[in-house]
Amino acid sequence: MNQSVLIVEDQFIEANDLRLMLQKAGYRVTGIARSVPNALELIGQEKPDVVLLDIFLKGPLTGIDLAKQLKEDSIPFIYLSANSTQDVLTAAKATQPDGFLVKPFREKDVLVTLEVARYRHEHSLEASFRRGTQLLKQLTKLLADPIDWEQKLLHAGKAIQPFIPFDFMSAGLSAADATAYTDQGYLRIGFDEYQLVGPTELMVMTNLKRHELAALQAKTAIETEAIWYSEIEFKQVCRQPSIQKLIADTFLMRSHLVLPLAVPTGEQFTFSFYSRRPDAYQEEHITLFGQLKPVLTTAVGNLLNTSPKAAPSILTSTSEYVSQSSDSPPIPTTFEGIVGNSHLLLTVFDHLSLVAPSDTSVLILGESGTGKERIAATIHQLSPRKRKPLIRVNCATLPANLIESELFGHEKGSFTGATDKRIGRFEQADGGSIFLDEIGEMPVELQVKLLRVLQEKEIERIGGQSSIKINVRIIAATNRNLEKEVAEGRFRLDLYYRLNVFPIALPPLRDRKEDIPALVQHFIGQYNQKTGKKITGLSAHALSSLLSYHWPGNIRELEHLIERSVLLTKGTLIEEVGLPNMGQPMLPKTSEESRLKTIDENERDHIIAVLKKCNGRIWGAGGAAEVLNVPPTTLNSKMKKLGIRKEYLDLR
Ligand SMILES: Nc1ncnc2c1ncn2[C@@H]1O[C@H](COP(=O)(O)OP(=O)(O)OP(=O)(O)O)[C@@H](O)[C@H]1O
Repeated sequence: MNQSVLIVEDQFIEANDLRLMLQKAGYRVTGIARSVPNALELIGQEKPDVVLLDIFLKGPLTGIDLAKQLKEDSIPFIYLSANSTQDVLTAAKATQPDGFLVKPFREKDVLVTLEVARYRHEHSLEASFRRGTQLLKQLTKLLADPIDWEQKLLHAGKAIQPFIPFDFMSAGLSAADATAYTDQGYLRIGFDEYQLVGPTELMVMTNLKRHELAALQAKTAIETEAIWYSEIEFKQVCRQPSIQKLIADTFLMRSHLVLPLAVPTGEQFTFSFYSRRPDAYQEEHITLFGQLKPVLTTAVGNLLNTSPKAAPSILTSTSEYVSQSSDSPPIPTTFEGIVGNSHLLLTVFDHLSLVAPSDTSVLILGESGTGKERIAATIHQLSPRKRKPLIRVNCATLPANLIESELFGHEKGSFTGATDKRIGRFEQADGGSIFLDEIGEMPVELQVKLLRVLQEKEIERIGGQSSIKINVRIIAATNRNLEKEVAEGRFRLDLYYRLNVFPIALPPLRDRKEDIPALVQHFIGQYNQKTGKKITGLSAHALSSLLSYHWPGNIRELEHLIERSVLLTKGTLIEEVGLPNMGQPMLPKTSEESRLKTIDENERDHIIAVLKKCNGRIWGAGGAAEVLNVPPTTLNSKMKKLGIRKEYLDLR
């Protein structure tokens, strides 16, 4: 059957052009709505397969208001927008559209976007269904096991974590006339490590007496329906004293999800989730909860008949309950070589453990030096493809004229210089994964070919007569803002949506400074081993300067700094760290400082000086590479190695 589309657009001519375009391509247009009420009426008459949605419409309501309803009804939608302000775009993005079309649009873009939206929607429905059944199996097994109920709740929480992320979970009976606070809480303190926060622990942590906690409990509204609060709404909730406010203030929680269960005894048992992220919860969590309700209801009914036993205050992992599919390696409780425990990194670990065992394409986003390559390697290692190759391609350093043959290969004689047949990187990665680093640098002409590989899972060698089927998982990474690249015409929208099926955003180091001490220890250990030194740590003064620095080069910059410091340190403690003085006037160096400069530091300073002279330009005539007499690609890698970023070169 033809796909049906509802057009929500108040400009008559544009709406009509769209209708003709869609009908010509074989779509069925269920109607044209000019306002939100008009659209809701048409949806009431016939639910369309997809909605094309303008942001500004007739009347006070906007497309963004309608989007919330469409999300609840699980109808995919694509925004049609003229150039909007950043605020509007941010609000639109928060509704998680299935596509974006920027006016004026070409017919081809409209059709491809519709096709991509359908694909994404089907995959996300399928994915959420898979998530539900997988979790259901785990919960059924673990809730039936003969362990005490605090452990059961803990294991249930651990199994739920990848699907419903939380930094604090509490669970317990809720009664309007409760005379005490009795919930069991679990504070996440590591990837697979939780601290039990029952009423007694909460009293100690908050300095409240039992009766004060009970008084707060009495003031806490009891939710009888599942509900989620993003940061702004949660702040409203926290205006009044309540247990939620106490937990939010004590553990710095910013969003909240409440999932109540009516248990067979006639009582209500509530699971409460809290996150330090402002936007951790959405409607899909409530949908997932709907799938889990029957098993949870029975299990909680049984739990309530079991007498509670004392639980240890720190409960660490036994990951036996978190079983994966038989082919994929079990998800570890720590991720080798990835150091850190901040809640932002724990979220990354959750995403990793969720996506690694599948074949889904992953897009890793993050500033330079945040660990994108390391995460890509981990995804491959944790996938059933781990015995096959992981092939890395850096799209920024391959010369534009070679990149196609590098990726797809060529036949002998297919172009001047093609003296032999060449197997491309995609073919080399067959059965394994390909890591397309710096995908934002891929030339636009090649992007369409990559899209074809993603869609049709086949490649064509240059000069080849036929297509070759390949089975490769794509992991891409970029430090660019791909949406901006799309808006400026440098990155194809259709490819962006295909790659962006499962984005993993790596936080910059300045947002997770609590990880710095562990990273420092890790790098000291690493460089002690390389140099045979026995450095034990940093002075308090050095650590405090690391904590107040803003880390433009992220973990790579920290790693290089520790490497240099280990080399320069004579004793067992690093007393001083030589941090660049960003944005401050350069003071003349003392003779002591110049004496201490390493070769790397000298090289770094020299490159920075040349880059400044060339106004940050690397390539072409008069560019830094020409002045330094090295190929631009070599300069790029040197800059990366030395932690030099063009954006931070104060070029004024
Ligand atoms: N969490 C971590 N723990 C320990 N080392 C890390 C971590 N993340 C990154 N590193 C190290 O930091 C360095 C930079 O990481 P990586 O090359 O993966 O960054 P990247 O984001 O891919 O950088 P670019 O965008 O410049 O290619 C590497 O030496 C890597 O091993």
